[in-house]
Amino acid sequence: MTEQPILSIINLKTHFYLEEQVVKAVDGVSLDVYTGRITAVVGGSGSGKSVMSLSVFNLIDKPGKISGGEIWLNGVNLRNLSEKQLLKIRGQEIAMIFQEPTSSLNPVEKIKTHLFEVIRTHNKGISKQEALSRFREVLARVGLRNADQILESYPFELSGGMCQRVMVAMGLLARAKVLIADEPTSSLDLTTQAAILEELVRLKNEGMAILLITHDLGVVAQMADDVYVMNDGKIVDSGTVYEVFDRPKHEYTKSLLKSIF
Ligand SMILES: Nc1ncnc2c1ncn2[C@@H]1O[C@H](COP(=O)(O)OP(=O)(O)OP(=O)(O)O)[C@@H](O)[C@H]1O
Repeated sequence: MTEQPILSIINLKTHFYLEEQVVKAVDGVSLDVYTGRITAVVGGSGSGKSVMSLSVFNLIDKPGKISGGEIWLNGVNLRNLSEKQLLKIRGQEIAMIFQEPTSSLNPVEKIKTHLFEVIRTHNKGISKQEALSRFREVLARVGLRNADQILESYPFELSGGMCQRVMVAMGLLARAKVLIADEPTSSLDLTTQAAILEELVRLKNEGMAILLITHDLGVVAQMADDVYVMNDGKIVDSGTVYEVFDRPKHEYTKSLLKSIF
């Protein structure tokens, strides 16, 4: 590929310094994410996928620490930024959706407050009426048609799937270039899973770069362009989805593939 990746992780190390041992949850991971492509990171439970995605946002708490590596977004090494600068990038340039959608939203704020926060960081002078009409537009785009009712709801009043859609809508409002989706469908029923995955493909076709974290090879086969297989904190296989599925190099990938075919 001649194009430059929009997000590039180089030799990332995130370790947990426990009293009795050091857990090398992410141990020298490098990967590239391109605009208009879905890049999947697949691996079993405990392979380090979530710690890796949280590291991009510097959301690692003690006893964990990012102990090495670079995270380049659009030519800027996020590891050199202050917490304040990073906060601006989170949700603005990179949107995120997590496993537990309800817990990703602030439980004491209505959905409209979440959306106002996003739009005001981008568009300080926007009037309330203009903002509300943008909210209706993005909520409709993610399949939430009863916008007025949703805007007045608290996260706990919505289903998991609706909260995931709200998170995607927040990314759209922010005009994020990269979306990191960590097991975005694992807590959802099958119909909602399919709808969210469809939405991710639509966003990719509109030019977003998507990093999809999943343990589900079926989902990878269905929608990823590029795949990284993670095991024990390391990338053990990578390539386009065709390369990895047709010619798995590592025993771990072969065993993962055997488990679904
Ligand atoms: N706060 C923590 N303290 C100590 N070890 C941790 C902590 N958080 C994660 N780990 C360890 O880091 C490793 C990677 O965990 P991670 O949650 O990234 O796995 P995962 O691939 O996302 O798995 P899953 O799909 O089950 O979420 C695991 O061995 C886990 O025990």
